[in-house]
Amino acid sequence: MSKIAVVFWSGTGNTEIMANEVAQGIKEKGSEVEVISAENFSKEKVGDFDGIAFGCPAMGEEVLEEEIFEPMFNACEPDLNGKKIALFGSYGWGDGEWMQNWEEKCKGIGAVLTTDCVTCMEEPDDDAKEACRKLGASLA
Ligand SMILES: Cc1cc2nc3c(=O)[nH]c(=O)nc-3n(C[C@H](O)[C@H](O)[C@H](O)COP(=O)(O)O)c2cc1C
Repeated sequence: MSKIAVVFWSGTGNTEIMANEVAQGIKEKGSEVEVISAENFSKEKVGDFDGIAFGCPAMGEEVLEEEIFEPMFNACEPDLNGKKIALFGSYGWGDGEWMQNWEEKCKGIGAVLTTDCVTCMEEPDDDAKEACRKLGASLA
């Protein structure tokens, strides 16, 4: 049975709702899942999982959250070469530039994206929740 992590940062809970839906999609496929907040994840844990869903909202000016999530993610990068990952996150008023840049970066480091990223404006609606469950299923 594969073991998947859902690693997320969320300031006001929207990306956290997405993370829980991603986890649901993984569970429904019969894989083991651990939902881990970004401050509790580190590069040493990457090898414990067969795949990782990373979630982070658009922050700053179209960037990842810079105090906790981005340093954690940057540290993990060398270990993500060849790793199955998928990306998700909520945004507010932008055009999704943060996610485009993040996806490009992940391709550049050799990560294997199992599906297109999932983004939603503010709180996820039913369609976005379903997309999150599918994203989870793609990793399971
Ligand atoms: C400090 C700050 C910076 C933000 N910067 C952006 C941004 O550059 N582009 C954007 O689309 N939304 C931006 N937002 C909106 C958040 O991405 C949006 O509210 C999102 O739903 C927050 O997700 P969360 O509830 O998981 O924290 C920003 C919000 C905050 C608080």
